[in-house]
This record gives sequence, C-alpha cells and structure tokens, in this order.
Amino acid sequence: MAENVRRYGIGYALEQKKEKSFIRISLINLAKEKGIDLIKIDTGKPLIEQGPFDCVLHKLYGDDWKRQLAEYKAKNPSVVIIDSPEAIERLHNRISMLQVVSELNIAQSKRETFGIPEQIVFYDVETLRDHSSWEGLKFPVVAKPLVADGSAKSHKMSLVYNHHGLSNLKPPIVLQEFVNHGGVIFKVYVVGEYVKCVKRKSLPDVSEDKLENLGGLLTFSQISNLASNERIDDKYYKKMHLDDCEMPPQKFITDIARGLREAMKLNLFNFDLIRDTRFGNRYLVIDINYFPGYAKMPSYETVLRDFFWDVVTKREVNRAKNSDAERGLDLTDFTCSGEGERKLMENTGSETV
Ligand SMILES: O=P(O)(O)O[C@@H]1[C@@H](OP(=O)(O)O)[C@H](OP(=O)(O)O)[C@H](O)[C@H](OP(=O)(O)O)[C@H]1OP(=O)(O)O
Ligand SMILES: Nc1ncnc2c1ncn2[C@@H]1O[C@H](COP(=O)(O)OP(=O)(O)O)[C@@H](O)[C@H]1O
Ligand SMILES: [Mg+2]
Ligand SMILES: [Mg+2]
Repeated sequence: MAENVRRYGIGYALEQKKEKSFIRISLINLAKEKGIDLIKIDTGKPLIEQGPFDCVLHKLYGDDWKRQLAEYKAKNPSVVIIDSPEAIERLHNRISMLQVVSELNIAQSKRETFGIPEQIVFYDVETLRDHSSWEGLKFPVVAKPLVADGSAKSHKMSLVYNHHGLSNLKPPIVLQEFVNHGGVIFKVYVVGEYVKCVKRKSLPDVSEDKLENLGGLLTFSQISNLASNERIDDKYYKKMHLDDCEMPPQKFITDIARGLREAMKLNLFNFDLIRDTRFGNRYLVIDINYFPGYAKMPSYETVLRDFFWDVVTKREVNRAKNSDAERGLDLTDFTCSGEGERKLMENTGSETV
C-alpha cells in the first residue's frame, strides 16, 4: 500500500543563493519519487524544534549553528549530519585545506604524480615587507586570502609578477607559486562515492620573458566561473580551447578523491587540479571547496538523489543493527558492505556514508 511506504526526510539549511541554485524543482521531484522529501529548515527558528529529519544537509557557519547541530544530534542520535562542521572548518583556511593533500597515503603511480604548489603564509605586513622572508619565492605567485569562508573577499586573488606587486597585498595572505598549466583547470566533484571531473578555463600561462615587462600584479576573482566570452584582461587573456585538453586518467582522479574523502571525513566537496606544463604528468591540487556548485555538474539531480538514498537507507540498516544489538542478537550476517559501514565521529557525528 502506498501509504505504508517509508518516506525519508532530509532537512536542508543553505544560504539563499545556494538554495536557489541547488534546490531545483527537478531535484525535489526526483528525490520525491524515491520517497525522499527535501525539507527547508527555518533558520529563524531553533533546529531542535523542527523535523524529525533522517538527515540534515547544510552549508552554514558560525558557533550558534554548530551548537544547534550538536544539540539536534544529541536529541536524535540516528540523524546523519552531512557534514560535520568540525570537518568542514579545515577548508576555511587555505593552509590546512591543502595540508591534507600532502598527508594522503596513496600509492603514487609512476606515470601520474600529485602534490600542492610551494606556498608561504604571511600574517603581518612587517614580515611581508621583509625581503628575506620571501627570498626563496619564485615569481609569479598567486596571492590568496588565508581565509576561505565563502565571502567575496575570500575569493579575491592577485597574480603577482614581481616584488613590487607585494606592497599592495593585505595579510593574512598565502603566496602560492603560480604554475603554468595551459589555461585549463580540472574540477573534481565528489558526492560520497561518486567522482566526476570536468574541465574549466583558468588563468593563461605566463612566459618567463614576458614577466619582466608586466606590471606589479593583476587582480581577479572566480575565474573558472566566468562565462566563456568574458575576459579578465584583454592584454593577457587568450581564448582557451577546453575540448583540445586531455583529461587526467579517471583512476588517478578517483584515487585522490577517495583519499581526500576518507582523510577529511567529508562527503560533499570538489577540488581544483592543474597539470604542470613543465612535466605533463605532474598534477597539483590548488583548492578544495565544501558543498560546491553541484548544479553545474552533469546529471547532478540523479547523482544527488542516489547519494541521498544511500545516506537514508544505510542509516536504516544501522538503526536496525543498533536496536538488534540492544536486544542482544547476533548481527554478523547483517552488515552494510565495506564502504557502507559508517564510522561515527565525535560531537555532531561526521560520517563516512
Ligand atoms: O555558486 P557556484 O555554483 O559557482 O559554486 C561555488 C563554487 O564553484 P564551483 O562549483 O567550484 O565552480 C566555488 O568553487 P571555487 O572556490 O570557485 O573553486 C566555491 O565552492 C563556492 O563556495 P564558497 O563561496 O567558497 O563558499 C561555491 O559557491 P556557493 O554556491 O556555495 O555559494
Ligand atoms: N598555484 C596556482 N597556479 C596557477 N593558477 C592558479 C594557482 N592557484 C590558483 N590559480 C588560478 O586561480 C583560480 C582561483 O584560485 P583558487 O585557489 O581556486 O581560489 P577560489 O577559492 O576563489 O576558487 C584557480 O581556479 C586558477 O585558475
Ligand atoms: Mg577554486
Ligand atoms: Mg575555493
């Protein structure tokens, strides 16, 4: 009987802009067909008074929101919070964000290798002005605000050609070696187990001989989101031919994505990857974003619908396991498959679904 079919509720708490781009009617309807209701959380009211939810999906920050999630989890221990604020916070700092890449324990193949660009963080103007502190730095560099909190300011970057450009920068700032990469970045979207790599345009290469004649710096913001006919600067920008650019091998990408997912305990993120033109098979992770613009990913609705299904049904299995365990039954034959085993984390319970 239709009325007896179990329905699942996923509460979402997103900024208005995010809600508009992500919670599309096509996604709502596809989830609904599968028995999953996407329910808007009223952030004007206490979370604890809302629901019940099988899962809470969120991209909101601040101590009050963190406290509300913890309170909700304490009262509803079986709810799945996607993802834990503590795990997300690592991505709000451009140093801790990339540290995780260096710590990945993946057997690197002989063909393709990966890492991060050289970078130095400056916390104050005095150190930035002190020539000895950036002596080893090779220009050009990309100056990135240390904080990556989603504000417009946190996306404001500068391509700095020489030391004259440094005087305009405001710490705390990360100076990262600019690596020529053929003007194309690879954006790797991760949704739980699912991994999808797409190509986007990026900054054009900078040649050594031109470096001398260029001004101090060039500022830009969210270059990969510019429409293909937009130009950051007519003088430097050439139209990129994304179709001509070869994709990195899928297995290589998937291995990095899975490694990052495990290490960060996050389910929803993407990372920006560039291919160093000096080597051709050397890749660098330059940015990791929590809950990115999935609506730009092909077939995002089905991918997300399937992910939601995995989350809520594995939660069902887990709940059954827990209540059977409470009754003292033997559960050895009733387990989720490998990846499906959820590892409960401390506090608000970040889970690898
Ligand atoms: O808005 P969109 O769809 O361009 O998505 C942004 C992402 O674009 P991408 O999917 O990587 O092309 C964007 O990625 P980039 O940092 O531009 O690489 C961020 O994830 C951004 O979130 P935040 O401002 O850092 O909190 C994302 O913004 P929010 O949608 O979370 O506001
Ligand atoms: N080390 C780098 N070398 C070359 N290009 C870079 C480097 N870092 C960033 N970029 C370019 O600048 C863009 C924005 O930098 P990113 O770190 O991704 O910031 P955001 O969080 O605003 O997306 C990238 O998409 C890429 O085009
Ligand atoms: Mg980026
Ligand atoms: Mg980013």
